Amino acid sequence: FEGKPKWQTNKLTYRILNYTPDMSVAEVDTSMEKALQVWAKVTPLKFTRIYSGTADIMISFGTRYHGDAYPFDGPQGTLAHAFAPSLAIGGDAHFDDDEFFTFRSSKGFVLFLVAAHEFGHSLGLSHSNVRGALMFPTYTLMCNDYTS
Ligand SMILES: COc1ccc(S(=O)(=O)[C@H](CC(=O)O)C(F)F)cc1
Ligand SMILES: [Zn+2]
Ligand SMILES: [Zn+2]
Repeated sequence: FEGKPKWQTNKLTYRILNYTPDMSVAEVDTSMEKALQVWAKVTPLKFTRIYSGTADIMISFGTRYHGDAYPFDGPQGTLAHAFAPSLAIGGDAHFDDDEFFTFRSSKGFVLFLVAAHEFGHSLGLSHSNVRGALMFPTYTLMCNDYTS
């Protein structure tokens, strides 16, 4: 990813700080793992989950003001945001819990897809103008078959 901030190592850690009530803990864990595997398959990166301390990618669910300068906007609109690689908040991914996240049903937003997109940002990627691409800026126009 030329020119963009990049992680200095290939071994990244991630930590899931809290969970959305929309899905089971196992479904959230699986969604995040699969979303990270999408990137692990196309980069030399390895992701290791940790359960305490500060990870490179801190994953959390929140609504409205949730501790950073980018408050969420309630249902619809922004689904999540993530920060490009840098120290502290860099790499972190926040999910708007005013949205309904789902494991695989077409109702709500498939957490795996949103997470895979956000982790793309966490790795320093910006948007793609290729319709259907994972990094396409809107959820609806991104095709949903990234479970390959
Ligand atoms: C394909 O996955 C996503 C598309 C669009 C979004 S978003 O509508 O939350 C987007 C945030 C983003 O591009 O990560 C918007 F600017 F808020 C999140 C995930
Ligand atoms: Zn945030
Ligand atoms: Zn995006």
